[in-house]
Formats: sequence, structure tokens, C-alpha cells
Amino acid sequence: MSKQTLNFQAEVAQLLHLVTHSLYSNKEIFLRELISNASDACDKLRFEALDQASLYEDAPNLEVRVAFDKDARTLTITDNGIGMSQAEAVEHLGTIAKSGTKDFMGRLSGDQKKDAQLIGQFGVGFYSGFIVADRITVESRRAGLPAAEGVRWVSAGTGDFEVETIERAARGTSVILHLREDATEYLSHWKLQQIIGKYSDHISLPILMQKETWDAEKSEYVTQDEWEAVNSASALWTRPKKDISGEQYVEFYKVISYDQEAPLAWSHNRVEGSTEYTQLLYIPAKAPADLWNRDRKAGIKLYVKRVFIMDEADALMPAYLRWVKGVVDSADLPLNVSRELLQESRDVKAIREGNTRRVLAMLEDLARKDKAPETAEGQDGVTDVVSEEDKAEQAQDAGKYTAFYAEFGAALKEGLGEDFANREKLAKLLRFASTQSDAVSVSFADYKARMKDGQKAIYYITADTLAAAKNSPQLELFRKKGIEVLLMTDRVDEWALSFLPEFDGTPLQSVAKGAVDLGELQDEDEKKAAEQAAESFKPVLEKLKASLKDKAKDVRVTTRLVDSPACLVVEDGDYSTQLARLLKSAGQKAPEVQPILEVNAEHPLVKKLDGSSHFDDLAHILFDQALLAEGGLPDDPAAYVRRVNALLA
Ligand SMILES: Nc1ncnc2c1ncn2[C@@H]1O[C@H](COP(=O)(O)OP(=O)(O)OP(=O)(O)O)[C@@H](O)[C@H]1O
Repeated sequence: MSKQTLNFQAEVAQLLHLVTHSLYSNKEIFLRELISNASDACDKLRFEALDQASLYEDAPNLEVRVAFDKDARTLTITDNGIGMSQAEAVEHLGTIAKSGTKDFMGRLSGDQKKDAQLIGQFGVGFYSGFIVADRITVESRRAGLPAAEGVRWVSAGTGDFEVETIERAARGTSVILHLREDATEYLSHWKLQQIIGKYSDHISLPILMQKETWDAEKSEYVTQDEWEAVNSASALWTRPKKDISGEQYVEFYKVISYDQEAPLAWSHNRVEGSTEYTQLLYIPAKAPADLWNRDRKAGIKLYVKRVFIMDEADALMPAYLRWVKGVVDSADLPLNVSRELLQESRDVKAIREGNTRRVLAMLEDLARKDKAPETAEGQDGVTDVVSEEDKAEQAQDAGKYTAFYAEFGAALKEGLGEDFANREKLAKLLRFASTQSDAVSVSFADYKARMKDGQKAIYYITADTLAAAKNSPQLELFRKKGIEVLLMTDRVDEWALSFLPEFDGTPLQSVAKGAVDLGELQDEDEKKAAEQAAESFKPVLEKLKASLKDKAKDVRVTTRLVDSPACLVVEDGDYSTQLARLLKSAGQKAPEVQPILEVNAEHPLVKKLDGSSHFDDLAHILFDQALLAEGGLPDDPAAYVRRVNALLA
């Protein structure tokens, strides 16, 4: 191919402009990005060579070389990975093919600071070279192609680039940065080594630089011909824990997750036994924007004996833990394992279970340390023997579980329906608001410890908002009796709780389902009075049933109300009216559930019913108001307004 000039795809030009302008304050990341590309290219070669060993040609040792030339003002990153053909260079370096990057372009706000953060999350890759270079030359030859089919790609990072055929003996790619005037600092061995140590130490290939020695005569450092590795050149997860600093763990997390914030916790283990693997799992501090997309791929990278196999290995983590990030390196899986094969493998099942156990153990640990350690001695004058070290560790982790739960708690609940084997563990990790705490901090165990003598169930209510839950008429009797009720406002709550009939031997009971039976908590006189009221109220009930026959499955007298005239409940086992609403608004089919209207025979409005000339209107108003009180809307709002107005007039 003779020299050709081609235009960048419009989006590339836009991205380039952004990269060079927004990322200026953190210039040095360009080196991380280019070394990461070089390392990916080597991973790709290793992978393709599994079937075609000849691709290694005469250079089986994969490596990255970083060199600079002060006089020419160039910095060159060379790898002997897969390389690019001419067509690939045009495509990969001239267009943005990745849908993720396109998605990101759509989210740009124009606010430089915010956009810079976004870019950080997505990784800008190759184009970050233009932060420090006013011209980039890429020379490459794809593994397996003849030396005569090399390619040179040159661009100044504006509207276009040039490509031409070159002769290139070495397989792989050289990215040559022609540094800008203000990027002279990168023409220094010390500086480059420092950046590589910071961002790229975990890269599993050797990153080589030419040695420098002090020349006393010249009184300056001189570059030697000999190359030496400037990174540890072993994948982070393959090193012993004691050799890895907290900072290195955090840095590695940022690389694999594109998250700029440090993770909340991590766990690094070598698992031995019938299935052998290494796991390094991280709990992020913030939920990604697409957490609710259940098709979102898991954040686990799979390696087999240190060879990279695939990103997003979703078979290695259950869907409710799709937000966990990390690496699994298996010693047993075949190197040519495909996604389909993964789904069926017994080893993979063992790894998935091992990963799940590990994540839940991390969460249990965070939950245990969530409250800051108490310094005062206990009520009985006895102090726990806690070492200062333990206390310090606990203090460091205080509040992390609360922070975690605010981000990921709702996703965790999906596990109740999905992961039968860990249901009990999951139930212990759940937290709710309650009639005693607006903060989402009450565990089932906390609740049980506060249960009244004679209380037989853990009571809860589901609603759209905390305010709706707190003010729900169904709670009135519980309030009066001082019985705590858990307030659940996550969309998944009702669905998830349907998989949890009890906690630690105590049944869970929705206060909006079934009849209230407070058992021993209700005194006998009250019960008797209610029965009598129901008896004398019977004729009115019959009339109410007739009026509301199209709306209510049944009408009955209740003891659960104190201040309100009526409320709606459903039968045990039926979908609540709230869940039915949710499903409907999500466009899903919900079974038509007719609620039961419960009325408070002591309420003046209800007493007024008997003998009223507006009986039918009052009956419908009672029903519609009960629906409104729990956040629903009357089927026919106009009819409701007409009825109320008729009574007001
Ligand atoms: N050193 C290299 N060797 C071979 N191909 C490369 C090299 N550098 C870049 N490429 C090709 O160019 C493409 C674009 O690179 P770029 O860094 O912009 O994005 P990416 O690596 O796909 O994504 P990201 O860097 O965001 O993870 C790569 O996907 C790869 O195909």
C-alpha cells in the first residue's frame, strides 16, 4: 500500500479533543494505557498461539520495551504481541468500535472535570498518547504475516492519519510518541520507572528499560545497551499476600474495574483441594450505573494458569453478586475453555460456590465491624478482652457495611430467590428501616432481640416509600401496642421475602396480608369486644359487600385499625396490591388480585354508614381512600372525585 491519508471517524476526533483537553491534569496515565495495550496484545498472541504455535516465530518470550531518545524527543513502547495488519491498524486506530466507548461518548456533559472522571472510568486507551505527543507513529506487523506486510500509521491527532506499507522484521507493535514541548519530563529513566512502578507493576510480562549508570567523568547518567525489567513481572494475584501492599491491591483494582475510587474490601486466596484456583475479589465502594441490568456481565476476569482467557466470566459468580470485581486463575480448566463449556464444568461450579462463600464472608466481616468499637465497659462491669490492634482494625472498617448496603443491599436481596444454599447467611446480612429506626440498619437478629414477650412473628410492611410505609393504616394497632414493624421500600423486597418464610425459627409476617393475629399480645377483652362489634355490624357488612362486589374480594371488621376507617389487605400468598402495581407499571403481567377491605367498626365514618342515604357513595369512598392511603390510585379517579364532591356539597 502506498501512502494514504484517511480521516478519523467523527467520534474519534471528538474523543481526541476531549482526551487532550480533559486529562491534562493527570498526564502520566498515557503510559499505563499504552503498556496495558501492549500487554493485551501479548495476551492475544498467547491465546491464538494455543492453536497455532508457529505464531511465536523465533521470539517466544513476550515482553514490553520502553525506550526514549532525548535528542529525537521520542518515547517508544514496543511489544512483541499479536501486532496489527494494515486493515486492522486502520480500523482499530481510526474508528471506535467498542460499544462501551460509544455509550460513554453519549454521556459526556461538556463539564471538563466530570468528563475527565468519566473518561477515567472507561479508559481512553491508545488516544491518551496525544496528551503528551503532538504526533504518534505506530509501526506494526501482525504475527504470522510476512515482514513485507508491516504497516506504519502516523497522525498528529487532529482530523486525519496516514498509513503506508513498511518492511518490519519484528512481530508486534511499536508506538512512537513525539513528545510535546511540555512533556520533556518523560525523557527520564527515573520518571518512567516511577510511573511504571505505580501503575503497571502488576503486568505479568517483563517491562524492560535500558540500564542507566552514573558516569563520573561526564557527571551524568548514561544509557547502557543492556535491558532490565523495571516491574515485578508477575501477575499480582500470583504473588504471596505478604509481598503485596494495600496500595498495590488498590491500584490493581482500579486497573481492572475502571473505578477511580478505592474498593471497600478485598480478599485474596489460593484455594486448594479437588479444584485449585486463586481468587482475588473486590467489593467496590460505589454501584455502577447499570447495576439493575441483570444481564450486566459479571466483573470477573478468568485466567487459566496465568493465561488470560476472558473478561466478564459470568459463570464464576451468581447474578446477585454481579457487581463484585476480580480475577480468578484456575489451575484445572482447559486453556481453550469457551463460555459454553464454562457453564457446564464441575470445576466452574466449585469456583462459583467458592467465590460466593468468600464474598459473603467478606460481607459478614464488614457487618461485624460496622459499628465503631465501644470503649466503655459493659453494663455488668465486665469488659471484653479486645486487643488494641483489633480495635484499631474495627475502627477502620466502621461504617463500611452501612455504605456497602446503601449501594448494593437491594441486589443482595435477589440472592434469597436465587441462592437457596446461602439463604440463611444472606438473611443475616439484610438490613431494614423499622418503626423504631428510619436508618436502614435493623437486622432480623436486632429485631428478634427486641421482640415483645409473647410475640410470635417478625412483622413487616412493604411500600413504595418510607413515608408511605410509616404512615400506613395497617401499622396503627402495632404502634399502639409498641410492636416494632420492619419497613421495606425496595422494589425487590416483596419478591425476595417470599423466599424467606422465617428467620431463625420465627415466621415472617406481612402486616398487610391475612388476618391480624397478635396471639397473646392481644388481650382477651379486646378480642371479645371486636367479635361483638363484628356481630352487630353484620348487616352493614353484607351491604358493603354488595356495593363493592366488583372491587373487594371480601369486607370484614378488623382490630388492626385505630385511627383510620379502613384499609386494604390481601390473603396470605396473594401478591400485595403494591407489588401488583409495580409489576403493572413495569409492563409485566400481574395476576388480578382483589384485595379485602377491612373496616374499623369504631370509626365515626364507618358508624355513619348504617342508615345513610349515601351508602353506596360512602362505601366506594371508603374503598378508594384505603387504596390512596397505601399509595395506589382509584380505578376511576373521576368517579371518586364526583362522589366526594356530592357529599361535600
Ligand atoms: N500494542 C498494540 N498491539 C496490537 N493492537 C493494539 C495495540 N494497541 C492498540 N491496539 C488495537 O487498537 C485497539 C484500540 O485500542 P484502545 O487502547 O483505544 O482501546 P482498547 O484497548 O480496545 O480499550 P481500552 O484501552 O479502553 O481497554 C485495541 O482494541 C487493539 O485492537
